[in-house]
Amino acid sequence: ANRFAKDIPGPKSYPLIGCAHLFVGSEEYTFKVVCELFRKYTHMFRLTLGPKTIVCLSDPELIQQALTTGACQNKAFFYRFLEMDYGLVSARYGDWKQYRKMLNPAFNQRILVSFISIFSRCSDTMVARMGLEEQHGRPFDALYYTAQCTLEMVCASSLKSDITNDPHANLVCHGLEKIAAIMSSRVFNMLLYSDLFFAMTHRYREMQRERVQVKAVVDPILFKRRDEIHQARTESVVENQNEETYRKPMVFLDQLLNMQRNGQELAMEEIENHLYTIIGAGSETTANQVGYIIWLLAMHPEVQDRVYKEIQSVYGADLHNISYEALSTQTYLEQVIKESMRLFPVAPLIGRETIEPMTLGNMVIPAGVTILINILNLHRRKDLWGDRAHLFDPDRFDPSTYEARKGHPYSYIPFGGGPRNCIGYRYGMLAMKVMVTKVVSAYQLSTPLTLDNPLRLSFAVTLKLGVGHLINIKRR
Ligand code: HEM
Repeated sequence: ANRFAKDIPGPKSYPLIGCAHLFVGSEEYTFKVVCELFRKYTHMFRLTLGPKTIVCLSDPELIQQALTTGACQNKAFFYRFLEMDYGLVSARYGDWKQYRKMLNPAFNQRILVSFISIFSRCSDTMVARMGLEEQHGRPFDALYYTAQCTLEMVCASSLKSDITNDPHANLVCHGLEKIAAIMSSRVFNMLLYSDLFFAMTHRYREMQRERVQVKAVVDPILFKRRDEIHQARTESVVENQNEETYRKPMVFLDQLLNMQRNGQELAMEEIENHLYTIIGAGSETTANQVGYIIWLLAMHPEVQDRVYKEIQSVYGADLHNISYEALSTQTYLEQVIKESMRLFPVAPLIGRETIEPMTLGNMVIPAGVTILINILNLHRRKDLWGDRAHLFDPDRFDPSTYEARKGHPYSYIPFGGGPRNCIGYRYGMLAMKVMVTKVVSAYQLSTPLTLDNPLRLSFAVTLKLGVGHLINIKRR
């Protein structure tokens, strides 16, 4: 079945192990090797890792074909390592279609706009917490603060639960990060593809420990809300049949608890999978992306000044009136966010699996083949982004010139593409805008780092920065 792969170029492959010998080393090292391969083969290349044949795509046209073709909408084998089989991110295509349709309403415009006050409140808390760092005067990792903030946002918006003062919230942040790192360490290590083998490692035991910590915080919220909904249902059966109540948009957890399939509620395991998927996908990504944005602003004072001036012109001295309309006028901030997502896309590697044979370029790819896309590499290609592709330049996204210069639509995909793109991208954009606005209006940012430093990037579901998102702050 893998004979097709002989026609695709790629690094030397040995019997049984394939190219596994290339990926022996730390997480940073393996990610570096992956990125170098993507740079070397500009179109498409093949990797074999033990039993797996992986077709890697660098070309935006091929990427578009893979992400938009129905035959390629299963997720790659490594999403299984997340152990969230029913969640949107990893679910099999057939199940996913049903879930996505049921969950889409929880991300509609009306609901998102209603979250802005939550984003605002959580960001204020983050800014206040950061204040302590100013007194210490040392550079600190902004991610520590953004992670706590986005977790609070997701809990407040999707679970209707305030965890601001929960002393265990930090354990959840740490737990989610650790679980993602351990899961990712299996992707290029074929010895850990077998669940049986993995279960014998210390990483597995560590992952289980972290899971227990996370569940200890989230499960009580879930069970409490489930009981409340059941209670409300028995008390107002008549009211529930009322058309108006039925149509009212519901937050994510309520949507889940009210979902029906063939007249039955979802199983508790499904609900838990969806919930943990949203918490993970919603908080880790946004936290890391904002970590990159404020670190890049700290590195580029002239850009930071422009963002600050825009904030002043939109809000004056009163940052309490953050609204959807006001956020929409912060167009320079939007350029900054887009450029940060180009240079440091927090979901750098995504994968699919062919469900049936499909044509990719001039090849026919059989069913069951893994497709790997490296968004980080795509976003930094000189042929797509110019010779200065490695530099931070928000003017690239200036709306007055962008349309004219815009290249292939799939040369920029920070939120993925096709039917399985990010369900939370508008949520994420709004949350990021509010967070950055609050931080920049309170503090002047600087950093001891430059983009020329060895940044030690690695893949842990999200794109990790080994040196940390180090910043110094000074109150304005
Ligand atoms: C900066 C913020 C974010 C970035 C860069 C981002 C990026 C992505 C990307 C690239 C994918 C596609 C993954 C794939 O193809 O395998 C994705 C999927 C997803 N994201 Fe996001 N995301 C962000 C924020 C969020 C937020 C805030 C939520 C929820 C509140 C969310 C929930 C999801 C879910 C559920 C999926 C799976 C969708 C599906 O398969 O139907 N994301 N995200």
